[in-house]
Amino acid sequence: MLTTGFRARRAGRARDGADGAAPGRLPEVLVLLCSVGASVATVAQPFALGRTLDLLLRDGNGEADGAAGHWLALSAALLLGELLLDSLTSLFTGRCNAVWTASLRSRAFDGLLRAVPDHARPFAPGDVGTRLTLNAADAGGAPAARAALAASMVTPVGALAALAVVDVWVAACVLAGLPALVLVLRTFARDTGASVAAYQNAQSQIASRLLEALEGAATIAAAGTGARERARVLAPLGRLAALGRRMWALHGRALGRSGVLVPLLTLAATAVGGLRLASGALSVGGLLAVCRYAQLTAGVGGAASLLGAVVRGREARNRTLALARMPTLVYGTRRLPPTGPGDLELCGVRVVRDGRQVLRADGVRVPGGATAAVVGRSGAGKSVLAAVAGRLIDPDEGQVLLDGVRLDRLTREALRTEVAYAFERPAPDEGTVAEAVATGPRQVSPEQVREACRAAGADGFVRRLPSGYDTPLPAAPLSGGEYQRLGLARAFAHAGRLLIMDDATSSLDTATEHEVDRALRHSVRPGTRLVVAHRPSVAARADLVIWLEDGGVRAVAPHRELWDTAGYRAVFGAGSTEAAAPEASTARRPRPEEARP
Ligand SMILES: Nc1ncnc2c1ncn2[C@@H]1O[C@H](COP(=O)(O)OP(=O)(O)OP(=O)(O)O)[C@@H](O)[C@H]1O
Repeated sequence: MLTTGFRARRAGRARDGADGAAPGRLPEVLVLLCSVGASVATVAQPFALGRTLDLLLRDGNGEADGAAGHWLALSAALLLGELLLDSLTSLFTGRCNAVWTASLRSRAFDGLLRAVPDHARPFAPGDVGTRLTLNAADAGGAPAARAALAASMVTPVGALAALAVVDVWVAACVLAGLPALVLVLRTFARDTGASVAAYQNAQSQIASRLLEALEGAATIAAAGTGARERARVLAPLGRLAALGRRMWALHGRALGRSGVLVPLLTLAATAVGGLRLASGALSVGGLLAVCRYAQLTAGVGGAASLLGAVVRGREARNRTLALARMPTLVYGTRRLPPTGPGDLELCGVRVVRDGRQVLRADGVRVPGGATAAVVGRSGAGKSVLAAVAGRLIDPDEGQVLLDGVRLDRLTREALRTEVAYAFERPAPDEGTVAEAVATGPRQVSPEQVREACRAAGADGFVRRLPSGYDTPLPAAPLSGGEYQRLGLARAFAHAGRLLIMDDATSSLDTATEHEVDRALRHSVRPGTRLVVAHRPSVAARADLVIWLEDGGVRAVAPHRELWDTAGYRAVFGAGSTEAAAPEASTARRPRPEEARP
């Protein structure tokens, strides 16, 4: 029963496009059918009205046979049909826009979350926000606009055909003027395309800068640089306004040109129709019909707005789906040996970014069960090494082995259950505190959640929250350090044979960090630890240190051996007195051959 309900919900979501599946052509086809139906009704009306008028005039001459009544009824039915179909078109257009927007947004969002982090890096948060909101909505409107545009061609083409049936000379006159109108539209579409792309880009820039300013609001307030920041955020506004004006000008020019051409065409058609009436080749009703048909044919110029929406939608779709098209990691089929200790080895690893080598690590080995601190100056490549070691990114060259198995050969499940990460800023969660800690690749019991929180030094403040572990995270007033400890607890609860902590204790005071370190050794699943460290005390407690310099491994050795090197001490600040005594560590030291410089 539950499964059926779930399937039904999935099917509903797929229909709505909310799960990223393309909604199919049905919504678009419905818009097209209703619009075409309305256009056909529009085209048929002048003919029916003209016929009605001629029959009524004939009836007035005493030749009544009831046919006028039928034609009058048909005219009324066509008018009502047009109104009804227009309403349905609006309804289906709204639905089509909604499902396409939801589908594009979901695809882009899923792609963003699945992407290799490095590839997502060039997209600033504000830019991502613009792509997922404004651009996705514009792109979602394109299919319905395209259908409406195709349907809008039915009226002029149908009117031209009807015109040819009623009077071929008037039709020829209108046909002669049409290329000018088509040229106006083509020019409009071409010029608008370039402006729209630049406009959407400028919107993104403003959003990105605004978000940066919000993130640094405290610094801006403290430095009193509000005015400067405001100018920086709004700098692209001038360009945005200029592009907006240009697009309005293009739109206005297209409307203006077609606004001149349409009356001229109608006038010419009426003049030719008048001559045809005078020569007896056309009836009064026929003249009424040709005037209306000439107007409808010239209505092709009115497609400029729809064409604008299609062009805008095309650019917006490219921008939105750029997020969905980012490369993702491809997983293998292998599993890890069940009882492996968590031996980690980096062989010939090289990572290149923007043509620059940002990490080179060859023959670096962390024995199973050991704790390795990764140290180095800012920008030395610590986070890159941490990302490569747990396969958040793949190296450009070389390979990383865990218990002798290449990480890129592992299944996704094997990788994510055996390698856990904790970062400086944990991912936000909407659920309760307990759910936030329990969420992950493993099934975690409430007791394990509490145990992980105790190990991370989070149990005390969590129990003081209004509803303890059941407090919704968004309603929990947590400091940066407390939030970080919850992130640690989550990593501890899901710790595999390798646990990587990248700046995950940066907001903790030294005493708490020490306690967390002790708990990590005794209360969390034993395994290999890779800890990005900035404090010498953390390096001193580790079994070995991987010292990075300018993207290369300078040495791999215990802290006490490296401390004699001035360059190593300089990493922690010259003259640092926080160099924890080597005996502070109670953990097993790696054998000399395990710590290869
Ligand atoms: N995706 C990327 N594109 C371009 N450069 C990158 C990318 N990832 C990392 N880098 C560069 O690689 C170098 C190392 O970055 P990394 O984040 O590993 O430094 P770090 O040692 O962790 O520094 P910090 O202690 O300041 O966090 C930096 O110069 C960084 O700019």
